[in-house]
Order: sequence, then structure tokens, then C-alpha cells
Amino acid sequence: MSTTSDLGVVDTRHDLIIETTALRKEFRTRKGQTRVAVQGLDLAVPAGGVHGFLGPNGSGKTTTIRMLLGLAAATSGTMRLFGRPVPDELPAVIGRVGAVVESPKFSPNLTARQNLLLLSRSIGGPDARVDEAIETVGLTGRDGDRFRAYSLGMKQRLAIAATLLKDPALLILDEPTNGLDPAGIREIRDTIRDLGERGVTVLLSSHILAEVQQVCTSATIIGNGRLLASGTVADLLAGGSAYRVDVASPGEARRLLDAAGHTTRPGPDEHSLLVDTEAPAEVTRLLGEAGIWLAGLSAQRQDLESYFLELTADDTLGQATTGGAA
Ligand SMILES: Nc1ncnc2c1ncn2[C@@H]1O[C@H](COP(=O)(O)OP(=O)(O)OP(=O)(O)O)[C@@H](O)[C@H]1O
Repeated sequence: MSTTSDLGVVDTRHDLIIETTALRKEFRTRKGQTRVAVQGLDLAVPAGGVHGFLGPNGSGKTTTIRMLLGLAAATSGTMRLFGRPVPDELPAVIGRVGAVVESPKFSPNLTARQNLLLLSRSIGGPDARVDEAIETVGLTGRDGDRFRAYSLGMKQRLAIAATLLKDPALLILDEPTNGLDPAGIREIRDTIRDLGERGVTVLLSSHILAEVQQVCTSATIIGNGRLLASGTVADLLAGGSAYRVDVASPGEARRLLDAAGHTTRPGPDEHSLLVDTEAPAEVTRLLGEAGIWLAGLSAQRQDLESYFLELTADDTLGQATTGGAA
């Protein structure tokens, strides 16, 4: 049974900071069609560390985050934050959640510090927390500059600083490095890593793998609103190791290997396929016995990025739509 109280104690039964089950979101398009943005998503974010929420553009990340924060209604499914069902019990937990989903509004003529002081006082926070937040995001020394003179990267860091004013246990950042140059990306990345090391659970949504791989301890990969893979980054990388098989007829080879219980995927060209297996010799034997001769067999060592691209290759073409007018 739940151990939660009005103080927002974590439900120890789950020990998950974010949990969604069969989460679904449909939008009605102008043409009267139903666009399924999120379809049956099970998301499980453990306490502590930085969790990547990865998927190509349009895969449903922002929609999922908006539902978690009560900014959009789910069509069906359940969601929990700190073990509490949301949106029903969102008021009990929202004080522990910091989020940068859209660009927050700062006054351009006030300094960064003045902007933060205003925000902090509006939620009854101590002024000292403003200094802490400025230091955490690395804006010490620049906090006296007017907001309008800030670079995009500094604005993003200020947005993160604003979320820290309530000392959140969970920080949700939606594509925080969008539009930043490499130096700006590195600054944000360092800030996020630092926050994770301080014990804040961070959900970091991104479609850029290379940078996420360096920051995240665990990750969920989605495509077309569906879960494709989830686990520690190390597990995801291990799961991504595969063998490339070169044969004249990959379709036939895939059917055979699938029937034998292997998991296969299309290869990088028309005469290849990828197979996830611990036993490449078994693959050779199965194909050989069926008269399918291998022209090549090679282990594929992958980084998270190529694994991600491979997983989401079929999911970037468009969203599922049903019903309505053509
Ligand atoms: N208000 C809306 N009305 C109709 N469709 C929407 C609406 N909001 C989002 N969608 C659609 O839902 C799908 C998922 O969009 P979403 O913004 O959640 O993706 P995302 O993964 O955050 O993408 P990005 O990386 O580009 O931000 C897209 O096909 C999008 O067009």
C-alpha cells in the first residue's frame, strides 16, 4: 500500500519518480482525423541521476511531458509522480518538480538576479536560494547583466536556475540545448551533470544523442509515441550489439532466423540484415542448412547514437492517424 502523505513522501513500493502505464494521447486534427501522439507508453524513471528521454522530432516527448505536468489531458492510461497519481494529486507533488518546457518569461530590462529574486519572493523562497541557483548554473559574475543582453545559452541556464528556486527533487528539461552552439551545449550539459550528481532526478528530453550519451545514467528511447527501449545507458549499448549478415536474400534469411527465435532487423543495404544474437555460429548453421550462403558476418559495435537511429528508423516518417476524412 502507498506510504505517501501530504508532504509528498515517495511511495517506496515503486521507488520510481516518474511512472506512466499505457499512456495515450490523441489529437483531433483540423481535417477531423485522429493523430495518435503517444500510444501506450510505459515510462519508468528511477530516483537519482539523469534520465534521457530520447526520440526523433515529433515522437511524443513534449506531449508526454505536458501530460505529466498537467498541461495536457491524457486520452487514457495512468501517470504517477513520486508515486502519486497525477493529474489528480498533482497539487501535492508539483512543489517538488521544476520544469523547463517552454521558454519562461523574464523581464528583459531587469538583471538576471533581479528576475530570479522576483520569482523567488513570489513563491516565498529565501533570497539565499537565488545565489545558490546562480552558482549552480554557472552564472556567477554575469547575474548583474540585463536579461536582454544574455546569450541563448545563458538564457537557458537562467531558465534552469529559475526552476531550482523551489529546490526541486525532480527536474524536467525539454530539449534544453535546442538552438545552442557547441559551447552553449557543453555549458548546459555540465550544469545538468552537476545537478544529477547533487541528487536531483533529471528527465532530459532530447533528439540529440551524442550529447545525451555523455550525461545520462539511464534512458528511454521512444519512436512514434511508443517505447522502443529503456534501461541504463550501458544496458542500452549492450542491447544494441548485433551481427551484420550479408546474404543474397535477406528477406528469406530474416524469416528463417525470426522463426528460430532470433531478433532480426533490416541491414544497412539491400543485401544485409542485422541479427541480435549471442551465437553467431548458430546463425551461420541455420542459414547454411537452408541453403542460404553467407557472403559476410561481422560484429557491429555501436554507440548509443547509431542504436537510436536504428531503432527509430521506421518511426520518423509520420505519425499514426486513424479515422476522419481522407
Ligand atoms: N496540439 C496539438 N494538436 C495536434 N497535434 C499535435 C499537437 N501537439 C503535438 N501534436 C503532434 O503530436 C506528435 C508528437 O509531438 P511532440 O511535440 O510531443 O513530439 P516531440 O517528440 O516533443 O518532438 P520535438 O523533438 O520536435 O519537440 C506530433 O506529430 C505533433 O505534430
